[in-house]
Amino acid sequence: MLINDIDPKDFLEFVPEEGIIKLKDQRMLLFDAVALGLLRKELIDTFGHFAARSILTRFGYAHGWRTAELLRSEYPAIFSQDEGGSYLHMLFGLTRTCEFNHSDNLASGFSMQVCWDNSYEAEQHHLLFGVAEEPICWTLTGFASGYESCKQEREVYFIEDKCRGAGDPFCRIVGKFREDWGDELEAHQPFYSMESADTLLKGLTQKLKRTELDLKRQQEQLSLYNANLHNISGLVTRSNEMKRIVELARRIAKVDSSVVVSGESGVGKERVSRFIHDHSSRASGPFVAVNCGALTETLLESELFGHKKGAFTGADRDHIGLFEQANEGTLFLDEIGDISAAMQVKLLRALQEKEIRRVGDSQDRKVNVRIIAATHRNLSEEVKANRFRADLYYRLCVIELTIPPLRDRAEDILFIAKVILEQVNKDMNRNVTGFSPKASELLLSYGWPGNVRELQNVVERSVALCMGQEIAVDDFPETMVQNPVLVSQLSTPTLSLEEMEMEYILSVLKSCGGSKTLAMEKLKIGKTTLYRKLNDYRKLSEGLATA
Ligand SMILES: Nc1ncnc2c1ncn2[C@@H]1O[C@H](COP(=O)(O)OP(=O)(O)OP(=O)(O)O)[C@@H](O)[C@H]1O
Repeated sequence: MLINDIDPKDFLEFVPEEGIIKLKDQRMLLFDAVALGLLRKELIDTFGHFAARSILTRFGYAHGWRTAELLRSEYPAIFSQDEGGSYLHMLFGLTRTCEFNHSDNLASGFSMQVCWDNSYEAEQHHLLFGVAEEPICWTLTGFASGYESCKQEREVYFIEDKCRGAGDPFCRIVGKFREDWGDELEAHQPFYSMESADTLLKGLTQKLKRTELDLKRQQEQLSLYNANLHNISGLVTRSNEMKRIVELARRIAKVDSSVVVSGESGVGKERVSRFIHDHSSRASGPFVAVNCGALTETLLESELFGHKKGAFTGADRDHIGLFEQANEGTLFLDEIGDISAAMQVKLLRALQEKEIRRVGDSQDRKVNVRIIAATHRNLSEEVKANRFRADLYYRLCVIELTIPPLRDRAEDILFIAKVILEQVNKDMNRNVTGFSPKASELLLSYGWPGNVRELQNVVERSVALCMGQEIAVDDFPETMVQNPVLVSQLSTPTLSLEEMEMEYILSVLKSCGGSKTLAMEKLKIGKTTLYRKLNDYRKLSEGLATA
């Protein structure tokens, strides 16, 4: 059967009593050409030329593709003929094909040239906008590309090079395989793949974030070279221990493995984890943190994996869990050592399968998330005591980072305190210049069980209470002064002899109410020795004043 022998009435079935027109099983619609022209105008006026062209091109592409699929299954005889698509164009009243050329041989490759003399699009565009500057049969060209791509089972693109809408006597499209087009296609292809406004915006935001991060890194590098400052992405440090951790974190950021960050509460585990995220290839993705220890098992499950509407009483809408929210980014699981045995199994499954299932759902969803877990516990001890699953431990603990407590980083104490002070000064609009020598001594001798978080609170409170230029011991919380948890009470036996001596001297001085004469007597050392040793401490605070 040849195309020309076909009676169009055999194709379309009008069923007005049901309110439908059918082409086999596909529902078709009859549209007024002017209404479609007005839709085009709305699209151009609302979204601009580029977006409108993309929408109409892809609309045409989908129409062409579906038409080809229908022909393939229902009318294979027509489908096999070159002019099948053109015939459908005419049948649908979209345009009339006045010339058709097709070559499909090895020498010239696949190429198709079709001319139209009655394009509804050219007519409408002309009516609503006047003569266009370039070809504008976007839907029809998209249709041809979709139809031929489906038929050839390869990407075929048509480009319109003459158009009645642009003042030419007829419209002409030329079609080739993508790889045969060369550079010419570059200007046209984006209209076939333009992302939705949402995706476009998301992409732009990510690019912007990446640029910001690059800039931040460059600034960090510059500040390290220029001023020897030790504030990297908000991680203030001067001690060698922490500088080593930061270097390690930088290297960890380059790989995508799971990490366990351990250390006492308030020591900076989350801060370091964020640093890893910010310096990783996921930096432009989200960093999502959750404190696993603060939630009940049921709540944690629904927080992590999400839930379906109606999954339990009170679940009145679908809830996207943190795994999904952290997609393409990092999920920070704080206090991982506190999760229940049942939760450990569920988490292990999510990590192994890289997919999650919302509570009450039957569908698994793929997630691409890097896990950084933190704990104040010794996880390997927890494994030995059978409180933490060994398989989950090994899955999480590909890399382990242990952050030392603040009392073991004496060099950091005054330095961080000074940086916090500057910040608090700004926040409270104050101009407190520093810490008195006695206050500095106490900051150094205190054991900081709450680590940096406690130091932050103490400095903030002291600035609020401080009456003079400098923070004095009296500005510190009473418990810290009356009942100090001394470094010597908290330190591990791995302290060096020098550090032990330093702590001892400071604690004796403290017990003598700051009197150096009494301390000299108690310590049985001379004035020069005591002053020299205390000087070693002071160097830090003096260094801070010039930092
Ligand atoms: N090196 C540092 N420089 C600047 N601020 C820091 C540093 N370390 C920690 N902080 C600050 O101290 C506070 C506590 O840090 P963080 O929350 O990272 O500790 P954590 O170990 O995760 O605590 P927790 O175990 O209680 O969750 C935060 O406000 C953080 O910004």
